[in-house]
Amino acid sequence: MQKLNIPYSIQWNETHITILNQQELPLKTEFLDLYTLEDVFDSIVTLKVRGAPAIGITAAFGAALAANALNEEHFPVFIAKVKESISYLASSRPTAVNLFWALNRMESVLIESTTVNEAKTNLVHEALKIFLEDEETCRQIGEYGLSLLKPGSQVMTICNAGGIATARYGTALAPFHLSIEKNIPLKVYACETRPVLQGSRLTAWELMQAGVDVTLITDSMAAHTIKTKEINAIIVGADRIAANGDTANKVGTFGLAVLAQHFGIPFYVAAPSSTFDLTLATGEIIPIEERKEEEITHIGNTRIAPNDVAVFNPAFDVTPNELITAIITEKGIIYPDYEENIHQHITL
Ligand SMILES: CSC[C@@H](O)[C@@H](O)C(=O)COP(=O)(O)O
Repeated sequence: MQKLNIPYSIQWNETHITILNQQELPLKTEFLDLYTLEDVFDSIVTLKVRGAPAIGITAAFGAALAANALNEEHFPVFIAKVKESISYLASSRPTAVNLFWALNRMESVLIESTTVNEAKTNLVHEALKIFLEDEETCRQIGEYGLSLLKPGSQVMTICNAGGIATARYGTALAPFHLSIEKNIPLKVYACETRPVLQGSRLTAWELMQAGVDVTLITDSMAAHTIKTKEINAIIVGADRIAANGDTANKVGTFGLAVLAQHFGIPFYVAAPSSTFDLTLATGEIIPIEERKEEEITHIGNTRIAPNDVAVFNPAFDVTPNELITAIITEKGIIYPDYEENIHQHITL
C-alpha cells in the first residue's frame, strides 16, 4: 500500500494552528502558524485555508484557541465571550455549511461544560474529534466513490475537493487517492477553476504529489474534452446540499452537470453528511458568496480587464437535483428520489 504523499493542511499545536498556505501553492509549500482568532478569521476569508470541511475544522480549532486565550474566571462571562468569537468565525464565509455545523458542535460543548477549565479542555477535544472524524469520513467517501468508477475510467473534476480541503483524502478526490493505494488505473481531467484557480493551483498539484494521472484544462475546454477524450464520469465536491439534493459547489459545477446530461455520463457529488443542510428545502435559498471583483479583473497584481468594468463574481452555483446521478457520503451512495432518500440516509 502506497502512503498518501500530501501534507496535512491543518495541524493543532496547543498554542497555535499550523495551516498549509493554499494561496501560495503550487509555487511554494509554505506553512503558517495561526495564534489568534483574527489570524484564523483572516486565513479563512483570504482562502489560505479553504474547502468546506477544512474551513469547519479550522474554525473549530479557532474557537478552541480563542477560549484558551481568555483570562476570564467568571463562567457566564467566559461563555458569552467564547460565543462572541464563535459568531465572529461564523461570519467569515457564508456558503459552506460545514463552517456552521462545526461551530454549532463547539457551542454545544461550551454550553454543556460547567467550569472555565473544563470548557477549555472540552473545546480542544471537540475540535480534535471533528478533525479526526473527517479523515475517516473522507476515506469512506473514497471507498464508495471508487466503487462507482470502472478501472481505466477518465474522470473530470472542478475546484479542489481534495485532501487539502479536508482533514485528509478529500471528498471528490478521495477515490483517486485510494486508486493509487489499490493500484487501480484512473485518469483525471482537472478544470482550472476560474477565477482563483483552485483546479490548476491545488488539484493539479495535489494529484501530481499523490502520483495520480492528471491533465489540466481550462474551464471553457470542458465540453470539447468530454467529447474528444471520452470522459466517463464527472465528480465534484459540495459546500451545501439542500434537503432535496440541490447542491452548491464552486461556480462552474452547474455547467459541468448540464454537460454531463448532454453527453449521457454520470454526474456525482461527493460530500460528508456535515455538508447537508436539511433546514433548507431547496437550493434556491442557499446563500451564495460574492467575492471581490479583483479576483476577476486581475491576475496577481496585473489588471486584465478595463478600468471600472462592471463585475459579477459569485463563488458558487447551485446544481439542481435532477442533474445529479448520485450523492456519495461516508454512509453510502444516495440515488434519486433525493427528497425521500436524503432524509433517511442522513438520519441513519
Ligand atoms: C471538499 S471541499 C468541497 C467544496 O468546498 C469545494 O468543492 C469548493 O467549492 C471550495 O470552494 P473554495 O472557495 O475554494 O472554498
